[in-house]
Amino acid sequence: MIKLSHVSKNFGHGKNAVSDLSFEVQAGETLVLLGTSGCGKTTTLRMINRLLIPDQGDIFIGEKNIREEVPENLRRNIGYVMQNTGLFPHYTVQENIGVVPQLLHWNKTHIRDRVWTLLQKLRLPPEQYAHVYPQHLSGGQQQRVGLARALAADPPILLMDEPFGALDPLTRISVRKEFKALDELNSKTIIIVTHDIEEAFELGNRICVMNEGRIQQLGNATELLFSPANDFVRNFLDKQRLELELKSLRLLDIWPYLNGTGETTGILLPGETSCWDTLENLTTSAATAIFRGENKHLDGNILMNAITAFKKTVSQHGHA
Ligand SMILES: Nc1ncnc2c1ncn2[C@@H]1O[C@H](COP(=O)(O)OP(=O)(O)OP(=O)(O)O)[C@@H](O)[C@H]1O
Repeated sequence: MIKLSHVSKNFGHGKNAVSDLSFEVQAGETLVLLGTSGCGKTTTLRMINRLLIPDQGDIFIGEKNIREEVPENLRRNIGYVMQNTGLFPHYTVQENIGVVPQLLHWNKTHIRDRVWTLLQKLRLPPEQYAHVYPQHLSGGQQQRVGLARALAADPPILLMDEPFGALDPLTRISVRKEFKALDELNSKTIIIVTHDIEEAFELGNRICVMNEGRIQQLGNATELLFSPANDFVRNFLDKQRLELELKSLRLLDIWPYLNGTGETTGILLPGETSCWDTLENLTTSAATAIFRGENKHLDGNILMNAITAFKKTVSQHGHA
């Protein structure tokens, strides 16, 4: 568990970079810090790693206040993925990934085994890539090596600063997909910094929207979309709103508003299916929603009407 309590940081030129930040990230949870450039995301991440010390407030990892922790011990439990990978150009891929295990005095065989395992998991065949230098890798491959390096000593906490920021949009989507499927991340506590809204919604269990060093809202996707705390959050999400809503709402969320008859036609879509995937299916086939033993026939109109009715109810009565 990571806990920030009333944390502020000022770099000595007027405004605070971060003001009165309080939040908790539960063990095994992925929290995304989302906001425009300069809103204090990186400063927050660097304070958790003690690369920066807050002027006010406290940060706890588990029960321990990190002010009382030796930075080297603290960082042993934290993997840090930097925006521009931060790979050492004069080290091979294997040497880059082995940096922390080396500091921890693992023996050579242990380091090599771990590096090779990670390269395999990240789809970089070790025979081909272990002895290559970073400049001979593509951006996506360098990013994977950066991730492997952060994961090398299997830290319980992972901090990631714009991990996919330097990648072109297509590579970004595919590296993100691989990242999500990585078994090494199961049960890790992760904080990801991004300015990419779609990325935040795809990766975060919860999202912390920041502006000018302050938290505007911290919540899950549906809370941010359907119960925005203020105009900033509403406006920030507006450009991608329809797509985000369709991706975050599941059939079971709008179940009471689906007016389809009980007949079963076409493919069966379970209640957990997102409205986005449902629409995609409906373009090629008839479909029936199934949830808790009940069937409802679906078409585009039934779906969109149900979403509209759901939104109307939430705007009148708040999010359940
Ligand atoms: N070492 C520093 N010295 C002085 N000012 C700094 C320093 N680091 C950050 N700042 C300032 O603090 C504010 C927050 O910066 P920060 O890098 O945390 O924002 P960010 O949300 O991560 O933005 P970006 O996505 O552009 O990195 C900015 O105004 C920035 O100029």
